[in-house]
Amino acid sequence: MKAEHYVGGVFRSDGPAFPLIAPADGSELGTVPEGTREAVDDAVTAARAAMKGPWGTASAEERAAALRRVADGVQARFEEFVAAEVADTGRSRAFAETVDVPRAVGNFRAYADLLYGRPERAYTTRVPGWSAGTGEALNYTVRRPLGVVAIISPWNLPLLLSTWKIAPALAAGNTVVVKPSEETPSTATLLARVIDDAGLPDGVFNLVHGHGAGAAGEFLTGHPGVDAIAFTGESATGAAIMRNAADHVTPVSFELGGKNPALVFADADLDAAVDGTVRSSFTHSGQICLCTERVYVERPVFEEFAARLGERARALDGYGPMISAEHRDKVMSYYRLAGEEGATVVAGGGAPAFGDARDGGFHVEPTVLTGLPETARTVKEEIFGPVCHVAPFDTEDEALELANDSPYGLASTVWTRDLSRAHRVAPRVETGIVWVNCWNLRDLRTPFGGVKASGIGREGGEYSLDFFSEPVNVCIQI
Ligand SMILES: NC(=O)c1ccc[n+]([C@@H]2O[C@H](COP(=O)([O-])OP(=O)(O)OC[C@H]3O[C@@H](n4cnc5c(N)ncnc54)[C@H](O)[C@@H]3O)[C@@H](O)[C@H]2O)c1
Ligand SMILES: N/C(=C\C=C\C=O)C(=O)O
Repeated sequence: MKAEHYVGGVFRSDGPAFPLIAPADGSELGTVPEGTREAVDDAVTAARAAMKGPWGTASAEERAAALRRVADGVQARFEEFVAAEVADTGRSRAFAETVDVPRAVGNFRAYADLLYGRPERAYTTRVPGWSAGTGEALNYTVRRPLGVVAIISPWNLPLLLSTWKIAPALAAGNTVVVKPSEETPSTATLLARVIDDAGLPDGVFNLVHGHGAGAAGEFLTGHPGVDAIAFTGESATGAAIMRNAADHVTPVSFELGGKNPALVFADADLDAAVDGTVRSSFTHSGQICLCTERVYVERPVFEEFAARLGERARALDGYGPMISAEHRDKVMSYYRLAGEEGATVVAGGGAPAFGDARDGGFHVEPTVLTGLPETARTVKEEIFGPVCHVAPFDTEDEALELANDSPYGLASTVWTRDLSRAHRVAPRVETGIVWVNCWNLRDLRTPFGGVKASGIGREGGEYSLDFFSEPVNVCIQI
């Protein structure tokens, strides 16, 4: 897979090339062009020009039809997208086939459907005495696209998360410059080919590869020609982007880090809670922002739950690697830190020795810890690997206090059979998303996003279309 930029409808590879490494076995997959400041400037210029072209005056139906052509194009190259995502991330084919690529198709289709026949919001007003003028007025609100949107996406769900922003940004009538993670450039390049074949006007979709700080990512977010930034990544990166964009007062939509809690009450279906927490802690080896890293269990079932979770973690096989040697080393440093902070290791805590090619990759063991104080760094800091810490609680209020004592607030799970408790507790968990007796069940129309250091704004359905457009009130004196 050859990663290429795509600027103004032209594929190009200018810029020093850097190697693309396979997380599964450490082999070199190919090279990636490092986007220069000039390439970024060319992309923003092409995107601005496209806003002045046919795309800038396209109807909602025409934009919806374009999104459907892209969805069909991804579907038609399904296997290529699966192979590219598996190669770049080291994840299982099953995950790419059932999550990554279907969600990319779904993202484009969801926003095409949302656009169709979308009513503009209108109000009629009897002008009250305190307004200038008299008589009646008709007020209606139209939505105008923001213009050129910078989209920066992470390596953990490369295609899913980039299209989660690309689709609504285009649906709302914007043009985009996308900078995917330097770790996972392949599906973004494939998407450019699909969009090129789908006949979107040149400059509507632009792709520039490269690193972030001091490189393509930073050139893009500090570019004066960018009208909005939609970013997904670490909270610290979000802060850096905010600083870089501050001089231009660029609006931002941020999906950032997390340290997601699970609350398991004694009345829960324990089989379901264990199964659900195995999924929420170890899916994609914990490299999903929604993954659980803190589990709080009501004391009567704490010992049983921790033992069963540890047993399941030990039994996991076929799990994927960390995205890079650097990230593997980061996760392993937290495994060591947990020991230094006094953790009891119920399962895992090290790196596996498979005795095959995987030993050249970046695997770590699925890990379950107990016994740490809430002040431990292992309990407070995002690790972003297959690891969770399990601790007991005695009352509902204590459970909420433990769950909410975090600088993050992205997602949480609550396991209980008590309907009243579910409705009482869920709204009090300080996260943007609360799943009850489930995890990562997604309706793309719902608000998705985090509070505190986990993000700014919400994406999903109308929430995305609202961020990617400006409401304009038109008031006509009758
Ligand atoms: N909330 C969510 O929906 C969500 C989803 C996925 C991942 N994440 C978070 O993302 C992180 C893992 O992803 P990551 O390691 O790729 O994150 P990261 O912040 O290191 O990088 C994300 C993207 O930002 C770019 N970037 C880095 N520094 C930049 C800068 N100074 N200016 C502009 N761009 C810059 C990178 O090149 C990459 O494309 C975790 O913290 C995870 O929680 C959050
Ligand atoms: N944004 C979404 C998932 C984010 C996962 C984070 O790693 C989604 O499901 O829409």
